[in-house]
Amino acid sequence: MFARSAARKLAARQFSTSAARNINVTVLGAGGGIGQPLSLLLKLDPHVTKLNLYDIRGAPGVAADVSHIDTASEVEGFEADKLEEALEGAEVIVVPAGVPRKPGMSRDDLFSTNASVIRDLATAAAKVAPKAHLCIITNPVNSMVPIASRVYDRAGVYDPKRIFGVSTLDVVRASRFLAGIVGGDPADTPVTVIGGHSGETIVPLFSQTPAAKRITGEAYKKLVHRVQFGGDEVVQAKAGAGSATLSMAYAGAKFTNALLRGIAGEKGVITPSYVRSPLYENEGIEFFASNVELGPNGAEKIYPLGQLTAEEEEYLKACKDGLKKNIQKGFAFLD
Ligand SMILES: NC(=O)C1=CN([C@@H]2O[C@H](COP(=O)(O)OP(=O)(O)OC[C@H]3O[C@@H](n4cnc5c(N)ncnc54)[C@H](O)[C@@H]3O)[C@@H](O)[C@H]2O)C=CC1
Ligand SMILES: O=C([O-])CC(=O)C(=O)O
Repeated sequence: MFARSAARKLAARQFSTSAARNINVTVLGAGGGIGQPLSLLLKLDPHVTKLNLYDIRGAPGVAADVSHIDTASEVEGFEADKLEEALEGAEVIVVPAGVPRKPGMSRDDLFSTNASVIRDLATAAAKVAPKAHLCIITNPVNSMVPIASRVYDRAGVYDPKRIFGVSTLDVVRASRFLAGIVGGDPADTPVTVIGGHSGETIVPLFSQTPAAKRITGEAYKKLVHRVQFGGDEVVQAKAGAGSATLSMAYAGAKFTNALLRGIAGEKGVITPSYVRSPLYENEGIEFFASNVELGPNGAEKIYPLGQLTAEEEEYLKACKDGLKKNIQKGFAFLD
């Protein structure tokens, strides 16, 4: 039996529970491979008061199922034609709606389908819950965040601090893969991952994690490559049945928990996220992932990268070239 105490213990391991505050969260795409386990994990988050689950198919069933879990939050499912109702009162909106990759596809190959999904969902969110924090999981994240940002801008409600691309899976992978080499608990080897969320736009800064300093040469290159292309491992292993869902649900719940703690007033909640950023704005790169401090107003502080090695500078150069194109493509979609 998955008793309340067990749920609490699980929640305590996965989610910090300090400074609890009542917060309504809406998941858009809750019926999917990520959406279902993400909804489960959000049901375990003690910060969530009301969990609204929306999808163009299947959300009421997922909601009925998740609603039986014995944690305090209320859960409600919404049919395809009830998007605006699902968004009412939301303070945080998490979006895993859209198609995933199959083997042989890049994340950018998802653009034509997912761009209109994000445009339409962002349009509704900007109308109904303009002050909510919007967390975008949908790929290609590098282009979807610019699209949503421009939709909010055109609706006159854009607050750059409140729109996030969820790049947490890269952080989770970097830490897990590193611990796999050096041993120990991944929690003791956190890694800052910057840039964006696809291929060479993903740049793990292993030089800033003391345990990683002894990994050099080919081993270092292999480790960076594994973080940059970790998504491909899952796509290939699933052989046509989609991409990462369970690890992404975990990463999405982890990021959402960090945001909820920040909103609730906890100090010092810092994690990488892909946000509107001043760091490389003068090079035409308006969005960039680096460490951000989360607070009641969202991304309240954006940290610079700190010192990089010559190798990391090279990775950053390739990252910026790719990111710039992805951002321009996002904006061009709405022109
Ligand atoms: N940011 C990241 O690190 C990661 C992002 N992803 C991305 O997340 C997205 C979802 O992946 P999966 O859950 O595996 O796909 P999936 O196909 O299993 O689920 C997607 C869900 O979105 C729903 N949907 C489609 N259009 C919608 C709309 N207009 N409104 C509401 N719901 C809508 C579908 O009905 C489906 O239930 C993909 O784009 C994938 O590439 C996946 C893994 C990691
Ligand atoms: O690889 C994909 O398409 C899904 C994803 O973003 C990831 O697993 O990092």
